[in-house]
Amino acid sequence: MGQEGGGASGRGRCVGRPAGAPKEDGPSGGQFEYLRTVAAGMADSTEVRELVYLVTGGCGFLGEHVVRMLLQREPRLLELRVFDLHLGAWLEELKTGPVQVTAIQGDVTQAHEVAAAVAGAHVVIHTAGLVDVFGRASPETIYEVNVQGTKNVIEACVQTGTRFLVYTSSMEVVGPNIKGHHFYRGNEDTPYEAVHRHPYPCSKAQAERLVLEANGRKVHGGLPLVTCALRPTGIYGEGHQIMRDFYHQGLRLGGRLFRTIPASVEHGRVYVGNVAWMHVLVARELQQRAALMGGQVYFCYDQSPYKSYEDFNMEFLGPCGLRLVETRPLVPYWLLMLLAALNALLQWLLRPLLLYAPLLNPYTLAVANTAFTVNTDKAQRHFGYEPLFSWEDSRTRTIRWVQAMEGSAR
Ligand SMILES: NC(=O)c1ccc[n+]([C@@H]2O[C@H](COP(=O)([O-])OP(=O)(O)OC[C@H]3O[C@@H](n4cnc5c(N)ncnc54)[C@H](O)[C@@H]3O)[C@@H](O)[C@H]2O)c1
Ligand SMILES: CC(C)CCC[C@@H](C)[C@H]1CC[C@H]2[C@@H]3[C@H](O)C=C4C[C@@H](O)CC[C@]4(C)[C@H]3CC[C@]12C
Repeated sequence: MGQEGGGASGRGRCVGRPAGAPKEDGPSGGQFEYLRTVAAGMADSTEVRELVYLVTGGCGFLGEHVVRMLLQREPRLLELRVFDLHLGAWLEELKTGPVQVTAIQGDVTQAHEVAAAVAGAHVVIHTAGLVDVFGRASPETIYEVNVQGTKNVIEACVQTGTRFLVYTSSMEVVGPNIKGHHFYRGNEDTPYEAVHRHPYPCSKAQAERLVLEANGRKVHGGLPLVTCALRPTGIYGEGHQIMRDFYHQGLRLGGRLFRTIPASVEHGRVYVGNVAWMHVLVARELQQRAALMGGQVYFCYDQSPYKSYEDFNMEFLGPCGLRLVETRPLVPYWLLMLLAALNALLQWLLRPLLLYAPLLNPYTLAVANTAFTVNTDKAQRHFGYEPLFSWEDSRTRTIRWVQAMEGSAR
């Protein structure tokens, strides 16, 4: 497929900042069909424990699932290093198993801390990031963590001889773009004008490009670095903070949520367990099929249905006692835009006094109101990925988690 206009293959750009990424044409030609069956997920249990993995951001929403999934489904794991700015108390319970779990409190913006954590690791899964589309952090801080932090991880791999690096990118490196173009069930090669202005997608796009460009660099010892990037759409599941926020908002509003986005605007969503599973699988298979997978990007996908952001949330919040009022948006779109602009103005005016960071701002409105869904099988073709959790499982697990939250509406 063509790569015109930047394309979902990653040749996006930020306004005023260059970006880019290779297309699906690795040394093996990109036509390779994956033949070995890995669908069951578990590698041979007789395998020797010899590998050291490092997960940056291992205590975040996704990171915790990656850590737990590695412990369950990577039998070659000897040591798992969990690196995060804020360590979770739950790590303690993992320390009694057969794998040595090493908790490292550290900051990805500090090159020496990253190098110390990376030294001796076979594989790095770099999922740490500052996920902020609400204006909580300054653009400088977002770049520092997401771009400089990623540079530090790459340099640490090169200096210490770590050969395999998996980067958690985002659908947002592609879109929705600043023009509000819809991306309707596209794949990694679908042409799309990936132009951004907001610091979060710009920083993710720059970081992704750095990771992909680092593929093939010689690491300490002379062997080549092998990298790839995973691009989740909107992740949901146990631990999802924004779902928690919507749930509590619904409770405050007497068990109701009000539709703001037309039901026809599809938004891509993927279950956290499947995203974690993709990380585990990609990290494992990258070691076997470097020529095919090195320098590649993969959207994260599963069988979650195509729905609007709000209708999708209701799949979980509905069974927990909330209802979505109105079949059409209650507030006209022009008024929402006005409110979003007002919120942005208030944020700016109040900044010296307090942090005002509501969910609605011009950027979040544009993302929610622009269709962005993926339909691809690239991960299946390249490394045999099949979702570990069906849609029914993903839904049930997420509902149980919402129900377990204090003050359930049931
Ligand atoms: N949540 C989503 O819908 C989504 C979608 C696509 C991609 N992503 C990407 O997935 C990754 C994880 O996102 P998440 O939703 O789990 O976010 P999260 O905020 O829950 O997790 C990020 C983790 O990174 C850690 N971190 C932040 N700054 C750090 C620093 N300077 N040094 C070390 N650790 C630091 C945080 O403490 C946190 O534990 C991010 O890279 C994000 O861009 C998330
Ligand atoms: C009209 C508003 C009130 C609706 C508010 C919803 C808004 C907060 C949601 C809608 C879409 C969400 C983003 C989307 O799922 C994908 C990602 C990519 C990921 O890398 C980081 C999170 C992010 C930006 C979601 C943030 C919350 C958004 C904007």
